[in-house]
Amino acid sequence: MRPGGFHPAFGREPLLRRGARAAWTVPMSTVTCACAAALSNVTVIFGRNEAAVVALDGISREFRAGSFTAIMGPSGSGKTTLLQTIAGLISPTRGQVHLGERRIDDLPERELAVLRRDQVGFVFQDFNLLPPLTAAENITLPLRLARRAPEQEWFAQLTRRAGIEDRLDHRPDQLSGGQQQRVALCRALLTRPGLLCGDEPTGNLDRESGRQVMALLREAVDDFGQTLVLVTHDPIVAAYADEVIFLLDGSITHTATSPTAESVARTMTTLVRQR
Ligand SMILES: Nc1ncnc2c1ncn2[C@@H]1O[C@H](COP(=O)(O)OP(=O)(O)OP(=O)(O)O)[C@@H](O)[C@H]1O
Repeated sequence: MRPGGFHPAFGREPLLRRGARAAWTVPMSTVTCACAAALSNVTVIFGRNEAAVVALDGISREFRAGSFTAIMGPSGSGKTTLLQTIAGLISPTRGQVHLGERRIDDLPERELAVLRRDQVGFVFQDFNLLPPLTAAENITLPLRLARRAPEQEWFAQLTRRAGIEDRLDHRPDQLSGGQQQRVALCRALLTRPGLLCGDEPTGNLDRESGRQVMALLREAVDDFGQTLVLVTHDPIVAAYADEVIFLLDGSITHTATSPTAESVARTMTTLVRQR
């Protein structure tokens, strides 16, 4: 069992069928792998001339379908830039980005926006729920904006597993922080995204609420084959991942498979000392 185990409210029923999503084969310039996303020699530079900041410095990385990767590193090391580049929110200065089978670094913004809407889910620190809408309306909003009907069975399974099935008529200000984040997670998963991106999704939660959210995210990966890439500062959160990549000054300096909170904390201490 992964650290923290599963939230009792999620029950034992396998909501998210293992292997339900077929792995995508991403043709890279030199490698072929079953990837949900891939970066090839990606550099991101913000600003120009003496104000230029190299946020990512020639990163190559594949994010295998059905895997959970945590991104860690000191403040300013490029974590959010990396996540947003994979998600197609930032266009690299150099290099190639693939999302599923599509190369996206050279796509026009309009096409990219549609691809993001259809293939990428997001969970943020601040939940980003719309205050006037109920939980159910928030969860189905992206699909309704895309003029797609929510799958009722999938909706029911997700909200039951997230333990919010009796809160669907509540507005965000009538929900706890943990419940709001689980609503946001159902919203992200309802579209069955090829890639789910999390930017500090437990950053605003107490320890127990954070554990529940992480258990649900881990379950989505294990039972449904969801691909998850998550930025965190918290070694306990990173320990839920299959692999942790550590950034320093825009480069990947370490990776760790089967991480523990202790091993992640040790590597972070080493990185901070290297600065
Ligand atoms: N829009 C921008 N314009 C200019 N510089 C930027 C921009 N976004 C990020 N940067 C710079 O790029 C570098 C990487 O930033 P990024 O936000 O990716 O780091 P981070 O590791 O996520 O940091 P934190 O942990 O503090 O959130 C930093 O030096 C930051 O100041």
